[in-house]
Amino acid sequence: EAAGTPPAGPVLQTVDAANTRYSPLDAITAGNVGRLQVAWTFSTGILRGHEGAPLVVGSVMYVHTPFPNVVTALDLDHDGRILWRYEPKQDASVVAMLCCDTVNRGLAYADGAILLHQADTTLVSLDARTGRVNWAVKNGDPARGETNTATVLPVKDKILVGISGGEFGVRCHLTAYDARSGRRLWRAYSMGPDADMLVDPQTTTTLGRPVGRDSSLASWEGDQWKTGGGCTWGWYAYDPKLNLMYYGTGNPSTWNPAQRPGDNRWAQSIVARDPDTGRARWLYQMTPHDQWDYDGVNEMILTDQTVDGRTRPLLTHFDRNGFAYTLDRATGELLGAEKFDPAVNWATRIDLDPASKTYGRPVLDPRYAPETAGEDETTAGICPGAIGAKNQQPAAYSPKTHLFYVPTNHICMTYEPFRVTYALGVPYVGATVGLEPPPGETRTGALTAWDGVRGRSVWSIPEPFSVWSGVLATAGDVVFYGTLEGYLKAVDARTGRELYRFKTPSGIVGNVTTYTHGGRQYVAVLSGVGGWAGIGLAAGLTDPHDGAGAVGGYAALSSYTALGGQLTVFALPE
Ligand SMILES: O=C(O)c1cc(C(=O)O)c2c(n1)C(=O)C(=O)c1cc(C(=O)O)[nH]c1-2
Repeated sequence: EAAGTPPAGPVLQTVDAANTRYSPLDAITAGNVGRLQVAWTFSTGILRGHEGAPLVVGSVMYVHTPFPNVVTALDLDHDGRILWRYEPKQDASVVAMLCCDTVNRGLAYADGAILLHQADTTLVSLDARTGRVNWAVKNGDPARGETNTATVLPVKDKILVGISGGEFGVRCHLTAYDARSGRRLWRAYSMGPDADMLVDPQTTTTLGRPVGRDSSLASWEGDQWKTGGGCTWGWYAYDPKLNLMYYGTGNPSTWNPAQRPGDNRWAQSIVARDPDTGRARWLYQMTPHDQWDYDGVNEMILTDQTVDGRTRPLLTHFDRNGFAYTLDRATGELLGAEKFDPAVNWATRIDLDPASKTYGRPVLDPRYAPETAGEDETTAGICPGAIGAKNQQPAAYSPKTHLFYVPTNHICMTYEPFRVTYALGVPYVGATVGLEPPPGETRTGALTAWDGVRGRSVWSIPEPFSVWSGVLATAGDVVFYGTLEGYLKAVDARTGRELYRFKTPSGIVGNVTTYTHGGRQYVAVLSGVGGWAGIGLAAGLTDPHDGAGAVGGYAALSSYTALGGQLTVFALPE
């Protein structure tokens, strides 16, 4: 067993509960990162998409894998010797229920426990020292299409967890479990009656006004909300001062908009909740009546910045629909919404006039609304594609540069909605999608530095493929990210100039992380191509329309990389 002082608070995938993915470590700098070298490597023993990052707690590194979600504890004091390994017993039938590869976005640590949320929705608390199970609970039922890919958020004495299944008509929810016992404390659905949603008609607000009675029910036809989606598979944030936690909800089910008239609240929304009770403080729907599969689950980044001469508690969200939203996270007031990818065309703008009847809503371009053409008709040239102008891979924020570093997609689609019938545990998608670069272009990605207060891009690095890796910003003024071809790249936080690159054994869909051990700073990243963008390689698919269009959209990837499952750790020479 490796010793070490226990950390003061939880250790998270997003570095902090504000989701900044900013590390104060500064031994590796823009001046010396060019001399980075590979210090050591580790094979996870599993192929397919490796999302998330290893967690370092004291002198132990915890490495997770895609399904079957093996956890390995490595002793950094003894050259990475394996302290323990936890291998869950999961029914392999869950693999067919995962929409977008067998990914898992990693572990969390709190109060001596490692928290693993498995693909089959089993939430496990492991003793961090021994790997023994403290407790395990089931959050859902894979036979109903309920699965998990996300990490969890420990808040005080609770563990907050989400669920996937938007492609199976699951009515998704956020659930709080007691950190000590695993007992379920509260559950808040994304749609349905107020009581199920833990919404109060008077005190829960949207854009500064009470939501009113049954704000969700009124936005669905009949009982379609019962198979309504709104899954909660993204990253969660927590503000201890306001005692509010934040997350986004995914697409309404089915994708075919003709089958679900109405705004379909509160799918595609940002939600602020009191973690003690689960009660919703405010909600904001980005994409009412979704026609494009623009899940609203991307991370909420909490910063305090000066807007119009006043320091405000901000929430910044780079939505899949291509708009970067800035809200006051205390009140849910909408302060700005600007396109962060130049290709975005489904909406011309977001209505920011509080006096307007359509305040907060996107102004659609009917040419790129699949409903204009109707069922069984193809609409071409919609940007972004269903995969979004940014997907779940998290951005970073540096308080030194006041810039967000955003891993983006530059991609469009053809979309053909068709009628589907709901059946338990059977895909409920209802659209055929083709993904492709914007007209006349070949690249599908960029890393973009974004000034949130001014609502504009400062610089952008074009990438041949979507940047499907989480970004890390450090106090050394370095920004790290991975590419689908497999490069780990380091760039100057102020200029975007490339300072270092190294080609790892497989495409990177993991999130770059950094830690110190023995007084030395390390940078670590998982390789292993997969996720939605890499599903063709990961699952061996070849029909261009498979993987909801990703197989065709990313076909060229096979010329650059192959399946993998490896951790690469970098350091400066001693
Ligand atoms: O609605 C859902 O339940 C759901 C779940 C997931 C998931 O759990 O991975 C993804 C999506 N939707 C999705 O729309 C999507 O673009 C996506 C990308 C990925 C990935 O890991 O690359 N997962 C998911």
